[in-house]
Amino acid sequence: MTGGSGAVELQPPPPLPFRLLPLPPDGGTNWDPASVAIPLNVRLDGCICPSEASAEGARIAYSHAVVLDDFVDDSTRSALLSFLLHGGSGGASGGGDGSTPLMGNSGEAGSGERWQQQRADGAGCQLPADRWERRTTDMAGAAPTWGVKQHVLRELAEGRLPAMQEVHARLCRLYPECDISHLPADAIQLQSHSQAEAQQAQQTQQAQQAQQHQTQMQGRVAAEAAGGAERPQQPPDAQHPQQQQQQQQQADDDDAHGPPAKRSRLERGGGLADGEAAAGVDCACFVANAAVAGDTFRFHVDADPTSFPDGSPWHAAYGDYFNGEPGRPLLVSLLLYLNDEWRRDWGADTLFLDGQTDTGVFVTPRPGRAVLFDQDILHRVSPPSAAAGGRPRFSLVWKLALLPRAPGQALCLARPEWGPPASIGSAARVDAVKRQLAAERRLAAAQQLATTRQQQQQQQQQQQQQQDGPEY
Ligand SMILES: O=C(O)CCC(=O)C(=O)O
Ligand SMILES: [Fe+2]
Repeated sequence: MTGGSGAVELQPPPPLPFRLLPLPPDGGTNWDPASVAIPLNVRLDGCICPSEASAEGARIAYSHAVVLDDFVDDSTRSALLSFLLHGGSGGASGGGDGSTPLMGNSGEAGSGERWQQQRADGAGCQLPADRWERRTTDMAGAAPTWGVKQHVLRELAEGRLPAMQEVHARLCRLYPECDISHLPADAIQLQSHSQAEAQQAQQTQQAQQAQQHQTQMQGRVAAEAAGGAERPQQPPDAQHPQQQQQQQQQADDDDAHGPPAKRSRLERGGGLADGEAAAGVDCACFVANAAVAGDTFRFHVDADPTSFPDGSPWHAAYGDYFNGEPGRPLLVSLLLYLNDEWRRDWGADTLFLDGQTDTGVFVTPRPGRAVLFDQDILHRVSPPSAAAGGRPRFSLVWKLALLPRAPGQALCLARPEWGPPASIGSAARVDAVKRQLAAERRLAAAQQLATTRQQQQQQQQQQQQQQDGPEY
């Protein structure tokens, strides 16, 4: 159970090469987090899990999913889509509305009608071949679907796009109590001997950087307390040099030396049915999808810290822990729907599943809508319906780590100002057990009180009898 009073004070783990989200040059955004509408705020996957932060050695864990409407404005959304389709800054090139003349055997420009001309199996859907490939899968053996190429992902990760920086700034506004970094994918991989040696050699440097960072943080917290200062921008090249090199190498392998292995969305198949086993670790900190009618998608989790390899730097720093452990990075995904129009009957909802009860929730794409969810939650895209007429449903997913600033600091996607999240499936079941236990505790306490009072009364009576002396 979650220990309210007796939490154990933990030392911060050794630093990893976290790369904070690049922010706009002026450091901020005018966006007001209070302007966001929250049509869904739920928790699933309720369980009791081990916890070092709790005096009892265990806590109740949930996975959260939150929908934020109007999280991004239309120019940011269309700039992101335009970048995925055409490159550039995503701002001025236009046509980033999901109905640009990129597809179609007819080569006709025009309205969304041209999507109707595509075959419904996705294979006839032509996204720009220099940026998109049909090679993304939810797990080994699953049919490939559209995803952006490695060099596009790399550009995204560089964080120079103003639209990306705006999204980052909004996210930081939403969660001011923590730092937010890209998921350090390399740290989650098993390392070769030479990589491990190089990693070790850079530990000192990282420790120094972490120290600097902490000093900056303290300064910033003090400055914010004094006058609402913004976060300083993290320069894009603040990335770990080894990581840059590895990414470059990976890109070279991808772009110049033949096709890479299929890119999988799956990192761990926790709670999956038979035949839906995990398929290894996906190292991308972004995924961009274009789901088309006829695609198949499988339930997967984006990442789960209970399953990172024993020999990985992440495991060395944090060990096995359940996502949401106080004082540990909280792994979350940010999903943005990018189409300029998406009708309900076009399908392509995102589905979230409580694996213990086979119940869940769905989220219909809407322009400007974002979904934030804990990465260990089972979810999948559902394919667009035939009514979508071959239109691709675009989404961009950030794999993130929310970093606590203090030992034992608990982080949660569901903000207190949004009210308590609704519990679904096993989360509701755990809540019921919690209520039952609380009721039993209250009853036991009441009984104890009654017994104590009774004993006191008896004592008083005895004392009174002794004072009064024997009755003759
Ligand atoms: O686009 C969606 O609805 C979800 C995509 C997803 O799960 C992923 O890319 O990992
Ligand atoms: Fe996913």
